[in-house]
Amino acid sequence: MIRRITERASGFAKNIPILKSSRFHGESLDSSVSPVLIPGVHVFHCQDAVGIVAKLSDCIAAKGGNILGYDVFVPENNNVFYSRSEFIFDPVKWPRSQVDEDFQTIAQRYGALNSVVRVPSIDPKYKIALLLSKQDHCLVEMLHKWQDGKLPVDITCVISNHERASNTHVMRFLERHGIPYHYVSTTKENKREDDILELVKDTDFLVLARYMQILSGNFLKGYGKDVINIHHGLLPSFKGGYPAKQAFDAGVKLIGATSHFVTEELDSGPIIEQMVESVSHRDNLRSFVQKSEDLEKKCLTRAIKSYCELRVLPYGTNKTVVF
Ligand SMILES: Nc1nc2c(c(=O)[nH]1)N[C@@H](CN(C=O)c1ccc(C(=O)N[C@@H](CCC(=O)O)C(=O)O)cc1)CN2
Repeated sequence: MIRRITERASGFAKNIPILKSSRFHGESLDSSVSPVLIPGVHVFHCQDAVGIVAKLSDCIAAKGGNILGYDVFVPENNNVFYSRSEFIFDPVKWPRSQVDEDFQTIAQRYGALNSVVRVPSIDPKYKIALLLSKQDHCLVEMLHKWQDGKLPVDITCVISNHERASNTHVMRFLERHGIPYHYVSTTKENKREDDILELVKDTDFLVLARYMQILSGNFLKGYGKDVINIHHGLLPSFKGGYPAKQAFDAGVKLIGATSHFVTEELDSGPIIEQMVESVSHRDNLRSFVQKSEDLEKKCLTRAIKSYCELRVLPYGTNKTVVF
């Protein structure tokens, strides 16, 4: 079950810069007159009905907001409605708390399963913790994207069941940015899940970046929010450990990486993002592994960005809608 994260979060709508001021044709260029318009995103998921789009767009227009993008999905033979809108609005005319209230009124009218608003320039960023084991190529990629401002998150800590020397690139980076590194040693008998839960209790979601410990159902229930994993294989093929070797031994011509929500069953949660690359008889296990690692880094950061931008919604029992 994918749990929706709370309204308080940020991310920013893809391709819409934070507008210093956006003027419509004919408006005065005097900044004391033109309102400062800021971007917002709203996602909605409810039982299908006639008039939902009209109600949602009226909600935005009635407060002077302007819709810049609108995605709708109504699957055939399945009486559900999904939408994601990107809009700009004047927070003086439409205060942030009122935005939530106005969309909540519509959500109540339609018994919505999801109705989440994000205003990236106002809302606090998502708080996330990153979990990894020995390999840190996914962590390094995420840290670099975060440093470049391409991952709209606050990294509260990094947790690993492997120790790292203080003079490594990763540890120096974390120290420079004030991100705590917690070494939580695990054994087959003791996965230290209570300690991890304590460390992550104030986060909005978790990212497993090559964390090689299977999380228990109790952990997932205890955490109660979304956990996103990256698997360096093209699920549902090659679940479990060493998927690149499994793929090599199987003689595949396509390898891939899969980012998915973590459920109690290993590598079986709803898929968020997949990336593939061709391989051939000229590849060996080493090139399979290298190509898989390159794919998984990109796949994970793309999945996290989509999630932060409210593009990922639960669909059915084990699928997602990704706008
Ligand atoms: N409940 C879940 N936990 C985890 C998932 C998941 O989908 N559901 N994904 C894994 C990541 N993973 C593949 O992507 C994976 C992790 C661990 C193993 C595995 O066989 N682990 C062994 C221990 C291996 C070791 O200690 O080096 C085990 O737990 O017995 C396979 C795949 C993260 N957790």
